[in-house]
Amino acid sequence: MKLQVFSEIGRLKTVLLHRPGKELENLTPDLLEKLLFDDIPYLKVAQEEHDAFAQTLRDNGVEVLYIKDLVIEALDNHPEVRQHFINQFIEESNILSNTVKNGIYKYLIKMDNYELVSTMIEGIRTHDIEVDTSFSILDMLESEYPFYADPLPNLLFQRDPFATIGNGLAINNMMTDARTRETLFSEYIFAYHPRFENATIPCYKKRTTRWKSEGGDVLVLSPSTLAIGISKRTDPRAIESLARELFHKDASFTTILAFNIPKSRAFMHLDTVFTQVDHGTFTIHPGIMKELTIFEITKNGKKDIRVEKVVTTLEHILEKHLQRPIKLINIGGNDLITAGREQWNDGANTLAIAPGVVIVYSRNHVTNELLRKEGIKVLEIPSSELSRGRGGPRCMSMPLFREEIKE
Ligand SMILES: NC(=[NH2+])NCCC[C@H](N)C(=O)O
Repeated sequence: MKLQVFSEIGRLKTVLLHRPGKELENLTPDLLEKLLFDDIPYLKVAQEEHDAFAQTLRDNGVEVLYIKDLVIEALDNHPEVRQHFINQFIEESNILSNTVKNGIYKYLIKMDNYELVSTMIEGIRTHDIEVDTSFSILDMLESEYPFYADPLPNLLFQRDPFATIGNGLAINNMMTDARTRETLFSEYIFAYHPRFENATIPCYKKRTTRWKSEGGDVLVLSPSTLAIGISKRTDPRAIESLARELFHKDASFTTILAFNIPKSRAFMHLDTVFTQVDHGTFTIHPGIMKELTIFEITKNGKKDIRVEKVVTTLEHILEKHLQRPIKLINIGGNDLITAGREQWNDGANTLAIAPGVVIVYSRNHVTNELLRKEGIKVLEIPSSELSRGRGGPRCMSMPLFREEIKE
């Protein structure tokens, strides 16, 4: 299949998710900060909530794909890449001891593809493998930590490892050690899954590209314009390098608006404070407005880019590029305490599945009511456990195909 995402709101046809699994049960209090979670979700309920999310999507005509299934099918389709895949995973798991690396290789190579991919996601506990570590201090130290390979609990947030942009793809070099291995899965599905391998999908960024970036910062505003957050997770140089690639490989895109947002845990990506819900209508966290600065990156001649600091308001710059009146809906209304609370639980992180139709977390009742008052159709999903990982419906999903917007 080809990829097609030229907007944030065009009717969603195919989306990529990850149903949370046992990796969440490998979270412990000591590891929460490192693994980017704020609490340990109750897995059974998290799965029920996630299934409700997937069902809401299906009920609205969206095809739901799961990254785990796709990786398994890609390996089934190309058994010759399996060995390399396992070695890459081990190399990137920050294991210093060669004895341990060899032990893990022997352990993984025996598994079938389902077991293999599940184990990679769930993590490898030190006790899972018999490794004789009595030969060196390094080997012994390695087994003091509870995992040889950390679990990947953030795979739940499929928005971040890569971004679908137009008919192409930008795979990220992710900011934290906790997440860098996730993009191996993205790379392998596009290279080896029967759905994609012959689709010649243009790739604007590889997982090895030098500068760090994450997909939660990328919003496709129109067939010509992207908004990208300069955030805790995305370096401005990554945005400039993407601009150079994109402007010259995809004739449609000519502008990137780089939104410089505060660098904090609560606002880790642009989509935690700003998402599009309808033609010209956006949610925004009022708490970022004071500090927000925007840079306009445009195509300059055949090879280069031009960068300018924007001196007008957010509304004006969006109006200029979207060619329509803009409405910004403050999440939590005008009350900063409500806004702070609902932003923390991803009240601004809406997933539009068609113009004016969004999926949101039920817990953000003030913002959800405000959206309804603005005429938006609001589909609520339960969120007691899923929200503990600090990501909402947009963070948990990667659109692969949206219908073009006809006006
Ligand atoms: N697109 C997003 N806002 N993703 C949220 C990701 C949350 C995840 N726990 C992390 O810190 O990476």
